[in-house]
Formats: sequence, C-alpha cells, structure tokens
Amino acid sequence: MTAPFPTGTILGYPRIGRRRELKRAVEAFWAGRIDADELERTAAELRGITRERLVGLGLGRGDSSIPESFSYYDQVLDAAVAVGAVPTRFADLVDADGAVDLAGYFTIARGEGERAPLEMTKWFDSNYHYLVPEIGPETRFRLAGDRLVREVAEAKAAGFVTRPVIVGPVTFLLLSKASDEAPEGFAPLSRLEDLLPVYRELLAELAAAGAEWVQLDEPALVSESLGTPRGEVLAAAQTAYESLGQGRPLGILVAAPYGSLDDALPVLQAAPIDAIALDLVKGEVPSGATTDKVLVGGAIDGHNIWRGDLAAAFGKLEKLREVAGTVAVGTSTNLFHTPHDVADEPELPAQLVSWLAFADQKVGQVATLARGLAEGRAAIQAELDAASAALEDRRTAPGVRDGAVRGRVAELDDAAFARGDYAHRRAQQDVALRLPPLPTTTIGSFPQTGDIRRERARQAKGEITRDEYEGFLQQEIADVVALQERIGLDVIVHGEPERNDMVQYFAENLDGFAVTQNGWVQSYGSRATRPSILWGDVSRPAPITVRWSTYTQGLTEKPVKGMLTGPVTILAWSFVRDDQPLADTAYQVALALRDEIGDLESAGIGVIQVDEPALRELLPLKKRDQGAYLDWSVRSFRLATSGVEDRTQIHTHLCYSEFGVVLDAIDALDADVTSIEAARSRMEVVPELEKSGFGRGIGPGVYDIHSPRVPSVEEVRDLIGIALSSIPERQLWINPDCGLKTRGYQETVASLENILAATREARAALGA
Ligand SMILES: CN1c2c(nc(N)[nH]c2=O)NC[C@@H]1CNc1ccc(C(=O)N[C@@H](CCC(=O)N[C@@H](CCC(=O)N[C@@H](CCC(=O)O)C(=O)O)C(=O)O)C(=O)O)cc1
Ligand SMILES: N[C@@H](CCS)C(=O)O
Ligand SMILES: [Zn+2]
Repeated sequence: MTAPFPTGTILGYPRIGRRRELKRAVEAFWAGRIDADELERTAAELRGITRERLVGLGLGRGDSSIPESFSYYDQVLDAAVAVGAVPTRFADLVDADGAVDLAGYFTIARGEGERAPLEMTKWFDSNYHYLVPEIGPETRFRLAGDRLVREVAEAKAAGFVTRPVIVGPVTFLLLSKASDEAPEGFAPLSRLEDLLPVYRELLAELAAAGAEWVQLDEPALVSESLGTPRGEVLAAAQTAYESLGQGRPLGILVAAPYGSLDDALPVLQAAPIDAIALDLVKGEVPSGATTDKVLVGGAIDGHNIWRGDLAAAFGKLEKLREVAGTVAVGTSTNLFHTPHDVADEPELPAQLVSWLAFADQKVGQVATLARGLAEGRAAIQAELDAASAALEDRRTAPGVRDGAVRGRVAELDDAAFARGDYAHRRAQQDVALRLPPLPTTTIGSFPQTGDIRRERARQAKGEITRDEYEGFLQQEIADVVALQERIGLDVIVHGEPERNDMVQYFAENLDGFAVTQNGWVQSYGSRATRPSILWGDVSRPAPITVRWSTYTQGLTEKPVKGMLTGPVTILAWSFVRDDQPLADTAYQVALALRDEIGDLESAGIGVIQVDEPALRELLPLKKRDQGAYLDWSVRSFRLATSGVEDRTQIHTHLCYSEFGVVLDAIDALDADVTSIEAARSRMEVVPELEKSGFGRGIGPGVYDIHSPRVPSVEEVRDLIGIALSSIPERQLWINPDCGLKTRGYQETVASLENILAATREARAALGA
C-alpha cells in the first residue's frame, strides 16, 4: 500500500544556504582549508536547518512533503555518480564498488591537469548549468552511490520522512552525450534497459532507509529541443515507468517541470506510477480523460520571485480536481531558481517586498493552498484577497508604467532595427581600425580577484570612499591595459573590474530594476548570482560605462572595445516582470542600451561589444513558441545596436550553450563580429557556421576558460587551423571562449601569451 501523498509540497529547495554557506565550505575544501569530514558536517547541518525551516513554513515532518534535494555541486552529476556512470578517464577515482569519494566527485566536475571535466551546459531554459554525463557501450551501470540513501536515513534519524529527489532515467540519458569510446551515432538512450535495474535497486534502498515516496525528475519529457525524436522519448518514458512501477517498493512521483507534458501525459497516466507533478505555470491544466493518479498541480511559480495571483493559482487546482481524484499543490519547478527569503532584504522598499515571494514565501503559499484544498476556499480567502490586493497595488504603483518609455517604444519604425549594408560597414571599419589579419581580442572581463571583490565590499560598507574605490579601479584598468599591450592583443578591453556581475551592474544603473543583498541563486557548482528584479518600465537615467571606456581609451593607441550586456541576457538573468510580454520589456532595455551605445560612439569608442550569452537559453522548449521568441530577441538586439555609424564595429558574444538551433538568429543579429564558445568542443560549431553561410567576422574561442588548464601553443595553433579550414581568413578573429573573470592571473597570462604566439605563427603561415 502506497502512503498517501501530502496535499502540499515543493519540488526542491535552494541548497546553497541563506548566506552561501555551502559555497564557502566547498571552496574551503578545494583549497585544502577543511577536510571531507568537515565539509560533510557543514552540509548535514545545512540539510538539517532546511528541514526544520520547511516544517516551520508549513510542510509536514512525517508526510513526505519535504523533498530531499541537496547537492554538493549538481543534481545531474549526482545521478551519474549514483549509477556508476563515470567516464573512463576518471577510472582511477572509482573504487571496487564503482563509488567515488567527495574529492573524486569534484574532480569529475572541475577537471584536473590534462583531464577535462564533464562538459557544462544550460539546464532547460534557466541560468543553471548541469554537467553532461558521458555514456557509451562501455559504461557499467551499477548502484554505486549511496548519498541519497544516507540523506533519507539522516532525515529519518532526525524524525523526518522526506521524499528523495533524483533525475529520472529518461531525462538522465537524454541529457547525456556519447562517450569518447562510443561508436559514431551512438545514442545514450539506447542504454535505458541497462540503467533501469539500477534505478530499481536504488528505489528499494530508499524505501529500506524509510522513504515512502520518491520523486523522479523528468523535465526532458516537456522539451522539444533535445534533438531526440519525440516518438523515441515517449517510448522511453513508457518503458522506464512500466518497468520501475512494477512491484514498486514506495510511491513514485514523476515530476515534469518547465512546461506541459502534452503527449507524454497519457503515457505517464497509463504507467504504474502513483503521482505526476505538472507545471501549471508554463503549461495548462490538462483537459479530457480523468486519472486515478495523484496530480500535483505546480501552480506556484518556482522560477520567479513574484507573489503572483494566488486566487488564480487556487482556481487552477480546482480545475485540476475535475480530472483527478486526488489533487495536491506544488511548485512548478524546484525552488532552487529562487533566493531563500525576502526577509533577508531589509533594504528593498516595503512596497516592492509586498509584491515578492522568494523560496520561503513560496513554501508559505503552497501551505496556504494546501489548506484551501483540504478545507475549502473560504478557509484561505483572507490570504487570497491579500495577494490580490498586492497585485492591484503593483499594477498601479508609480514607475511600473512610464509614459515616456512607452511612447518611445510605440514610435519605433523599421529603420530603428536596421544598419547599413555590411560590405560598406566593413570597408569603413577597416580604415578606421587598421587591424592585422586574424585580429586578437578578449571577451571583456579579466580576473575578478579577491582584491577587487574586497575593495567593492569595503566601499559598500563605507570603509573606503567612492573616490578611493574608483581610484583603485582606474589602477586596475591601467594594469590590465598594460598587460594586454605587453602580450600584443589588438583590440583592448578594460577588464570589467567595476562590475559585480555583467547583469546586476547594469540593473544597478537603470531605472525599473531593484537589486538584492542576499538574493543568491546557484548558477553552477559553487558559483551564484543575484538576479536583479525588473519590476518597472526601464530607462537609463545617465551614461553607465562611458567614463570607464573613455578612461581606458586614453591609456592606449589601440582600439578599446566598449562592453555592454545585451537586452535578452539582461532579461534572462534577472527576475522579469510577468505583467507584460517579454518582448515589450526587451525593447525598453534595448532602447536604454541604444542610448549608451550612442554615447560610447560619440565619446570616440569605435568598437562596442554587446554580449548575448543567454540568447539560446531563453529559446522556448516548445517548437510552437520558438519563432516568435527568435523574432523579438533578434529585434531587441538590433534595436540596441543599429543606431551607430557604419564605421563603428559592433561585436557580440555567445557562450554556455550549443548554438546549432539558433545559428540563423545569430546571423540575423547582424553584428560585425561574433565571438562564440568553441574550444571545449574543438570547434564543433565552425562547420555549421560555414554551412549557414555566415559572412561577417567570427571568433570561435581557442581557450576554454572554464578550466584552469593553460592551452599550449600547438593546441591553439591546431584550433586556429581547424577554424581556417571552414572560415575565410578575412573573417576570422582569435579570442578565448568567454570572459576571464573566474580565472586567476597566472593561467590567464600564460594562456593569452600562448594564444598570441599561435596567432603569430598562423599569420606567418598565411604569409600575412
Ligand atoms: C557568465 N555567466 C554569468 C551568468 N549569469 C550571470 N548573472 N552572470 C554571469 O556572469 N550565467 C552564465 C555564466 C556562468 N555563470 C556564472 C555565475 C556566477 C559567477 C560568479 O563568479 N559568481 C560569483 C559572485 C559574483 C558577484 O556577484 N560578486 C559580487 C559579490 C562578491 C562577494 O561574494 N563578496 C563577498 C565579500 C568580498 C570578500 O571579502 O571577498 C560577500 O558578499 O560575502 C562582487 O564582486 O561584488 C561567485 O562567487 O559565485 C560566474 C559565472
Ligand atoms: N563580457 C563578459 C561576457 C561573459 S559571457 C565577460 O567577459 O565576462
Ligand atoms: Zn561568455
């Protein structure tokens, strides 16, 4: 007999700690300042605090409503390690039972010496990055990790019955790539039948440790963008859950966040599982056939921070009751996309705070709606009314709608989105910039050293004055310029030392945004960001970057590249207002950037880069939504960048994604030069670019900045050679994959020197 499913739950909770305690402990472990036992103790303490907190917020101690969703680094890596899927290059880290210890786990995540880590890529349409498992015929699946089982037991010992969460087998394989050993055309999904017994064994162990329910996350079932034919995905889901459901030792919840299940819903309904979690924020309440399964209605948005329309959310659950015998309320996704607690933001205006719900407030909302489901709408009417009143207040608050901003957007005509003919631009830029063949540049940031972060923190605390801080930054820029000149780079950057983050910095300088003090959200591993809150109409009260760029240009004869973050990325990495289409907000941000670009040009900056690393990330998971997205995202970039003279060279930069499906959109951005991550995949994107007829400047990265490894001159020369076999010399730029902010100086300098040495060799070979 399956235990009853709780009436309210969340799909997961932030695991980094309210003050990023996990980051500090993990980085201390990496630096050798604490040992594995101490790291384990800190992590166990954090899990204990989380469980107690969730009970305090209204979840149950013994009813499986609390998810066991901790991870030291990444949940996909956790699944890989649990099922023994460790690539052969890490074989020495694996013990006789197939297990790796904590140090080994981090080595797989981060690489070591010549051993590359697992590749990192975007988790669905979010700014979270997961590690890509490598699967081949040689992968020996076995139950190799017992961490989740130990955490269930740890909870049990503390008086909790929690619900362990693990990436489901179908999603696990669909997110994997073929290992180095696999033959051409090998599909990891072909190993499903071999993987399922391991999951079955894991479920048995979780049940033995005291779990009554397990949550298998299957977001891949909602996505149409993973490249596997839909029929194969559905068949895999059927096989997996027919198999796992037979004689199951505990209740199985299959969670499908980030969109609607569409034709996968009947497959899951027919399978011998007990509950299905639906995303009712991105997806609709399903109509049609009724089901005997528990439907967990994800009516509370797990991917943003708005308090939202609680009455409408309850309405969705009431509608869900028309198709399911048992309905529970949940979050649409794991809450790890949101910061911990609005109460940690004393500096935010009270009115704005009243519109917000971070993870803890969302748990409270789930508890309220669960009470409504149990006791009827009248029991929660006061809470529903309070949320509706906050929503109405938000609708009419000053700044949410700014007539001047709206008027400007309304008056835009086609000319605002177009530059002159590229051939003419190129000719003018050649004269203005006088660059050598295979011009070299970097992507913008130089290492964000402890010193820089400390000085910024001291300035924020009032320990040093604004002038002292700015003097420090000027010195930092002067050093970075001198370094680039010494190494021989052609287009100089200022290194972005004034930026805490490439989005937050702009948010701090634009109207319509608020920023948080403690609103950290994990981006990957130990790295986090504080997404800004875009709550009102956006405009630029004053120039933002102009004085930094002009100061830098005053230090060198070489062209300095102005550096901005593009509209799509500013939206993607902020919490964006949900009361108007994203396109409308994007155009407002684009106009603010257009003003900044105009001012940079007027100040004599001849090269301006507008980063759009999140262009691929925001691509909707459903094909039916992609055309409209690509249209407004490309237009917003063009709106930002097309106000300049032909002689001004516009660059863009993309990274952290696979770009195949958006190559046409990248071309349509009409940037003069596009730098794109390519080193880690050994220039995989280059033949695709050639095929797509990309005709402007292109800089496929030759240095993988995710790793501390220094690429050798030969390695860079080989990559340049591969690039030149597809890209005409006239178009090719030489640059790293991305900014250098997460790197140290030693490896940065050595790598850039090697890049320049390889470029000089390549130029000589071309007779240039
Ligand atoms: C390029 N990427 C980015 C993404 N998203 C963004 N919003 N920004 C990005 O750059 N997504 C894709 C990629 C990869 N993702 C990341 C995400 C995060 C980092 C990163 O390095 N994060 C830093 C924190 C950066 C930051 O906000 N720094 C602030 C605050 C610094 C701080 O912690 N200060 C201390 C005090 C200082 C001291 O004494 O040392 C404190 O507050 O306690 C700043 O610089 O002012 C991280 O550490 O996680 C990289 C890529
Ligand atoms: N200009 C930014 C781009 C990161 S995607 C940087 O160099 O860090
Ligand atoms: Zn980048």
